[in-house]
Amino acid sequence: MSNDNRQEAAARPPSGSASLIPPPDATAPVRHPDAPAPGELLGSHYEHCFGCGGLQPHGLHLEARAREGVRVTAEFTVRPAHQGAPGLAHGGVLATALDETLGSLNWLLRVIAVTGRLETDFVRPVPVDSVLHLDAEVNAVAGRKIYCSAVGRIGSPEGPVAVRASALFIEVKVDHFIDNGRSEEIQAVMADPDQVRRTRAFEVNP
Ligand SMILES: CCCCCCCC(=O)SCCNC(=O)CCNC(=O)[C@H](O)C(C)(C)COP(=O)(O)OP(=O)(O)OC[C@H]1O[C@@H](n2cnc3c(N)ncnc32)[C@H](O)[C@@H]1OP(=O)(O)O
Repeated sequence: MSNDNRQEAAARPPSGSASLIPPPDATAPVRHPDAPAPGELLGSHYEHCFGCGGLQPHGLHLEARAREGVRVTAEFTVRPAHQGAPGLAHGGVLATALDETLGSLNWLLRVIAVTGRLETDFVRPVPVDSVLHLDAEVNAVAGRKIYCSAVGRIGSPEGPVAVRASALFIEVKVDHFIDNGRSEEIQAVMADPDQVRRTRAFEVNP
């Protein structure tokens, strides 16, 4: 793609499907009064999470920071383990970075939610060693449905747009994890004496 075409693609709004358009009765998202202050790091919700966990050697080690409103920013450094084509980030890994950043928004709402739908636009290739600067916000809420979007830029928060996503998260009860997760990991989390770590593993309001 030429530079001109890339700029045009970056300026285009994401081509979301109908199910990602909030219904007319959707409301603006409400930041929880106990949400971390703007500028504060959210920290990993679960040390084994592929997106943000410190115990995943090839994970993304994504660090998200609260911003004003229901918005977060995050940084992800593309490592050789994240390649698809030689020297370039794998598209699925980039989608994971978007998913993780979008998922961390729910911590500001203090709602437990999982990704129901994630649509991604890949606008330009992302080389290994690049830092992807992600910026995500909740756009609207309708019942259990949380509509959000994100953009990822290369090199700096003002850098060229590389990826964009629109997503629908669905609020769930903690039972979603307890009933469906492998019992080994669920039991290990439940046995953790650290109450904050135990609750954050499922992003439950401690
Ligand atoms: C702890 C935080 C971790 C963060 C990690 C990053 C985020 C993640 O990657 S989460 C992991 C990936 N996601 C998953 O595993 C989810 C798997 N899917 C499911 O468990 C279920 O399909 C689930 C919970 C999303 C929805 O099921 P259920 O609770 O029965 O709700 P359901 O009644 O089907 O749907 C509720 C509403 O959402 C809508 N909806 C559900 N899925 C979709 C979808 N894929 N697309 C569009 N709309 C959808 C339904 O149409 C329905 O709308 P309405 O209320 O208007 O009729």
